[in-house]
Amino acid sequence: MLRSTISSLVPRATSVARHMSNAAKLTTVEINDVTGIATLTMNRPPVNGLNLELLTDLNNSIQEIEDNKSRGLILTSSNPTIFSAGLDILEMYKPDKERLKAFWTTLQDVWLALYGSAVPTAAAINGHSPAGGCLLATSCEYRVMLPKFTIGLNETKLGIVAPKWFMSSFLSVLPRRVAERALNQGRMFTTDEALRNGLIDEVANSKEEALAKCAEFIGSFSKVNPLARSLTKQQLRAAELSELENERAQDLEKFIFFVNQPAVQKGLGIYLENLKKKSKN
Ligand SMILES: CCCCCCCCCC/C=C/CC(=O)SCCNC(=O)CCNC(=O)[C@H](O)C(C)(C)COP(=O)(O)OP(=O)(O)OC[C@H]1O[C@@H](n2cnc3c(N)ncnc32)[C@H](O)[C@@H]1OP(=O)(O)O
Repeated sequence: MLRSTISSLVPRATSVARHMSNAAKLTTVEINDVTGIATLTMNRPPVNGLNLELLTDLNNSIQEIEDNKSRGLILTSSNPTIFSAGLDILEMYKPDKERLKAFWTTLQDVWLALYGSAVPTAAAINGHSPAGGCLLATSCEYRVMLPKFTIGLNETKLGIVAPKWFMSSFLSVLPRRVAERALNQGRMFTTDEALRNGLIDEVANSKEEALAKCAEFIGSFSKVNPLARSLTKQQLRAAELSELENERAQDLEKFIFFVNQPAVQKGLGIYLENLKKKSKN
């Protein structure tokens, strides 16, 4: 059934021990022989925290799927309870200057590639999806989520500010007043609330069902000319994409300045400490 399983073992050297997950690739791409749809799975235990390595692998996998001429892309997670915990806070806490730059630049690349992808995209959200996890999900065209998890942009709760392009993805899905209130509150939506508000499109009772519903969405374009479809999507998304493309350097500068503020560092430190305390109880 699987045309190919791309899951190479690429050794990686990094000088910062805390960022080393392991030497293996942190994403896999499986292409269904029959449908031609690619499933891109994030696999960085324990919580799919988006660090530089996972972002790099995501970026390469998206590129690979575009180059393969796959019929569509489904983004999901190998973790049974977490889609992605969002950005790995360790990348921003007491950061190494050069690595911080590479980290943010790669996150920009991933968003541009996923939000602007020429192929139809869907997210099978099989677990919690805060902040950066929500960014990935809302960059896709369709979302199917499993019950009793949470999704949202909770940045204000961490004392940080979601950049404009995070908001663009959110606003492409939610009505403006719902998005504005949720962003200001740092609101995390339960699966039911997400469905009621339109943040997700469907609920599924298992990962398999979620993947099937995503495939069904992608299949709904089978009678549409692929070039016409992708040019239509790209035109609709062009303004947000160009905004970041034209302001990448300033966006990076703002991020670095903001993250290095003592108050932000203090807040991130406390948030991390609380996360660790919680995980020990
Ligand atoms: C004009 C202004 C311009 C502004 C420009 C600047 C903009 C800066 C913006 C930066 C944007 C950031 C977006 C983000 O994504 S920030 C990250 C937000 N993520 C979260 O808040 C999620 C936190 N995690 C959780 O809520 C839970 O972990 C979970 C995902 C619900 C899972 O819960 P579970 O109980 O299963 O697991 P644990 O909590 O026990 O966690 C297991 C271990 O993983 C560590 N962990 C969890 N999340 C993160 C994370 N995001 N980063 C790093 N580490 C994380 C946790 O501490 C546990 O570690 P331990 O086992 O070592 O104790």
